[in-house]
Amino acid sequence: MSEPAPNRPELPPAIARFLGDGPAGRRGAIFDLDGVVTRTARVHFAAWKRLFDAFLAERWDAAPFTKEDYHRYVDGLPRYDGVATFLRARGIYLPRGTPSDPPEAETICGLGNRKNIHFREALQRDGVDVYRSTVTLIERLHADGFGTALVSSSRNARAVLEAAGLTRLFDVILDGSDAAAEGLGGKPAPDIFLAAAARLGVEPARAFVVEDATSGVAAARAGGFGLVMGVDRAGQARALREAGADIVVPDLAATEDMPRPFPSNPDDLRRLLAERRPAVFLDYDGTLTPIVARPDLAVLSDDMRRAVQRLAGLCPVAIVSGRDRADVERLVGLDGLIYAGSHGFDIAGPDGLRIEHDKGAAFSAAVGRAAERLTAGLADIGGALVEPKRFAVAVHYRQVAEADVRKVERVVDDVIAAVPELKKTHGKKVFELRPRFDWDKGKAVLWLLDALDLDRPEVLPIYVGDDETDEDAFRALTARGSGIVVADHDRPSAARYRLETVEDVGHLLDALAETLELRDG
Ligand SMILES: O=P(O)(O)OC[C@H]1O[C@H](O[C@H]2O[C@H](CO)[C@@H](O)[C@H](O)[C@H]2O)[C@H](O)[C@@H](O)[C@@H]1O
Repeated sequence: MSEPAPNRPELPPAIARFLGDGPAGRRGAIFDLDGVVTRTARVHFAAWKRLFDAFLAERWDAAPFTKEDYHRYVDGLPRYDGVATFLRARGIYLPRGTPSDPPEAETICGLGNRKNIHFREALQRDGVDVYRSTVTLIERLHADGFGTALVSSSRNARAVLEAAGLTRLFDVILDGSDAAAEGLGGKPAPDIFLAAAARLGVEPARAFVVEDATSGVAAARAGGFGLVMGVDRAGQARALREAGADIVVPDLAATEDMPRPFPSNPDDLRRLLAERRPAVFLDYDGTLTPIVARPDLAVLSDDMRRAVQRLAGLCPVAIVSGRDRADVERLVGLDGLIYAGSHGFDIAGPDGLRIEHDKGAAFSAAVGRAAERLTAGLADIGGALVEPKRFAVAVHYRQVAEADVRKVERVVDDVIAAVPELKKTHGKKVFELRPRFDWDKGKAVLWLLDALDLDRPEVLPIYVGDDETDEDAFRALTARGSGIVVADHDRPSAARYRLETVEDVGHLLDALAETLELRDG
């Protein structure tokens, strides 16, 4: 019997896609150090703050150095450039001096050397923390034979790697001292990344770069690398994207990326649909209507109804909701659409399309029992709302006082314990008790693609949704379609794209319709 294969950590989707695309051959993986591999960003910040706060207070009586200053003026730059850039931003100009200046010297280099003493002291005192997820990823890439490089503007990079025991993981290491010795321009110039790719023996287009600083992202972009990945450790996803990151992730362990804005300008849409027809799947609450205080208040606007109707005349459109099918059908009020209610347990559409999951009925008694128990158990908790549905029960706590939400959840947990046929899931201020059975919006969408003969290369499935249950659909379509999450802030999701508001969804539907109308003449 052969040995079981060791558990290989999964690759973040963007990296898996990049490595999977294009011809086989040597690929390169280039990592920045501080903030990507090691948690030294905060050690650096502390050292900079100690330096600048003392300097500014002594001589200039200026406001202290902040995290924002760090990210804006210092992070990712070679040390002396960091000193100069920050001081210039405060209107302070010092002579450059030379790297051999003593730490007391009032020169750019003197201050930089003083910061380095603070940094080394902290390193010795506190040691180095690593980002386990990054190290696991590099270990896997290294073991799989990818060329791995570490690129850092810091002259301390080797000391940091040694302290963390990571030197062995990199085929190439290029740090601030190498850059100075070889006359390479500092980030945002691409020089140091290009030098690393050359040493790995790979074309920049066949290598990916992981960076957490905007200057580093800009450098990799300028170098023409095949994939530039920003790691957002400091709430600066937008800035990283603007600097040129193809994708921004919260962490390299994340199996989900931060979706990028949906490219809804006409040219982008034309390109997206150049050789394909869309099949559009739309969630209801939070996607077609804004989230409101109670489910009965979530009424579809006339504009949105018109947009859905127009699109449905041009391509297949399905509404996929957690609500009962009859409920969502009544709310949307349009013929000619496909309606999938109860998270896909109950589907109906034109031309006699019909599936009520055969396992669903077996759970109706359990759902009824749970609804009764919940209604009784929650009667005394102000604002709690039980919404019984055919294949699930929703317990809304949007109007429950913060202090009572735990009580609501306890009642839900007790009911789940008493009715084990059901499982608890979570949505926007709602607990749902759903059949303990492996069926969800993702499986329903795949079923629909098959049933409608849409599982074909010339069809582009587009799914738009906002909530936890929509993530199943995003995941189901990862390889063959476009997931679009509706969220007003950056958040990890299995969707590839993000739209900020329900209004944007309406614009998207109109833009899709317009593109199809123009194309089809
Ligand atoms: O899949 P969906 O169509 O998005 O349905 C998900 C749940 O939506 C509804 O609840 C949510 O919307 C309400 C109205 O805006 C809001 O008050 C509530 O807090 C949200 O959770 C619906 O009532 C549920 O049955 C659906 O499962």
